[in-house]
Amino acid sequence: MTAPKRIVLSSDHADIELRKTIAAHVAKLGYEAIDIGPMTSESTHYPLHGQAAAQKIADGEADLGILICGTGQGIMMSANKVPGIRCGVCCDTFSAKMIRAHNNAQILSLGARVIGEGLALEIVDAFLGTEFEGGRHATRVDMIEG
Ligand SMILES: O=C(CO)[C@H](O)[C@H](O)[C@H](O)COP(=O)(O)O
Repeated sequence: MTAPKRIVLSSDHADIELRKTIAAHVAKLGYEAIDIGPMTSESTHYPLHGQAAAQKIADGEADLGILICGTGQGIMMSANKVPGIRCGVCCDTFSAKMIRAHNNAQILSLGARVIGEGLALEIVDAFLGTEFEGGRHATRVDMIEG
């Protein structure tokens, strides 16, 4: 399997600058960053952005995604409403590796009001640098969808 190349990014108003920093970071790593905004910090509604990004993956327009809201939680819940999407909030690099290796999550969600930029970038690297292990984990991931 070739490595995923297209990363869709979105957020709410909690921290669009962190999203732009991560978009530039993944582009530097050789991924295609698909930043679907929002482009201003005006107050908005995280479900709109979580679901829009998740839909890009469901539609085959992106391979992986990175979402940001204040805690990472609301936008994660919204993304997970899109059938077939698995999104997890991570505040540490171990979890970021595991949601790829064991859960085959397509989307990483970050809490901009919980972690700083340095840790956020390390978590992104851990997520993007890990492949799904398959095997017994594939059986369990299939059971999520029912
Ligand atoms: O964390 C969030 C949802 O889980 C959002 O990003 C918001 O930060 C949170 O809901 C607070 O909203 P506010 O309008 O910025 O006060």
